[in-house]
Amino acid sequence: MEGIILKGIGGFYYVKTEQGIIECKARGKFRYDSLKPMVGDKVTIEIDKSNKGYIVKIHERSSELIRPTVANVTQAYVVFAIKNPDINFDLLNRFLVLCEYNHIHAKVCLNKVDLCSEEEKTEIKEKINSIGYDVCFINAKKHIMLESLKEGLAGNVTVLCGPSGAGKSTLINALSESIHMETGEISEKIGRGKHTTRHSELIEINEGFLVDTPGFSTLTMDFIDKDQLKFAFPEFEEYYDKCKFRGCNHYKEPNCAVKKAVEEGKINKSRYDFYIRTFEELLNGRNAKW
Ligand SMILES: Nc1nc2c(ncn2[C@@H]2O[C@H](COP(=O)(O)OP(=O)(O)OP(=O)(O)O)[C@@H](O)[C@H]2O)c(=O)[nH]1
Ligand SMILES: [Zn+2]
Repeated sequence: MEGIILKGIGGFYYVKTEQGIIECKARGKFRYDSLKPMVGDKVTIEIDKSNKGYIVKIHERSSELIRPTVANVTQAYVVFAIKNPDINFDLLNRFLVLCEYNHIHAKVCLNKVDLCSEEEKTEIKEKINSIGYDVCFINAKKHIMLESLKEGLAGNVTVLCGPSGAGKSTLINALSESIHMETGEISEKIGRGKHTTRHSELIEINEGFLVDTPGFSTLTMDFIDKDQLKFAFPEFEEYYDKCKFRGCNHYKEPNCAVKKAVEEGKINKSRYDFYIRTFEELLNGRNAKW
């Protein structure tokens, strides 16, 4: 039987299958392959004669997040407050690059719309759309404007990420409360102490899964290979094969199609500047060789 791991506690994994949620142990052989089941894993399970479930196969992962440890995340809602704290575009770019690097599709969710004007909203939306990302506005605190977010959960495993104070916990609570209310359960999230260490879980909402803890708590990009960085900027993609040099990093190389596109205003200049700043940081880092 096939299923997806929703949570793991003390060596037991809770696998959602077509026959409901089944408590499973992992077969010992995974340890030899140094493979450990992760929340989000798609697995094959078997039920033995005494009705105990075992995970016998872990299917190949499309992505692996380390913090929180979740496999097969398909998209991230990158949550930023428009105000309080003010949106910081460098930080937003960092989150977007980390999502791309992890092969996770990102959508930008701008929270605290109650604190800003229509003009501010339009200006920020245009700026973010111009780099190729969808934007939605929400008010997590009042639980309003969450419809398009909820619709986007269908068919995905979604993680929320964003800086401190953006409203991620408020949003996770709002989203999970809405299902608890729909199902008549009492939300266990509300009473949860802030400092309790716990493992992440997938919450099933609207035919999709939401990771119940925010992702990417560290934003360091040191581990990114400088020659790979460019692939984390989707707006460069259509120019890849138009640069003179194969493997062009769009830096100091001559006849670079990306630099030309920046000059022509086809690529957002501040995004390109961010790319170059990050590229130079990686270039000057310990391991970088040019
Ligand atoms: N005005 C306004 N405030 C909000 C909204 N959503 C959340 N807040 C407030 O913003 C503050 C931060 O919200 P949190 O949900 O704790 O933010 P977080 O992203 O989880 O922050 P960390 O836990 O530090 O990572 C809280 O005081 C919330 O009440 C909103 O839509 N409008
Ligand atoms: Zn180039």
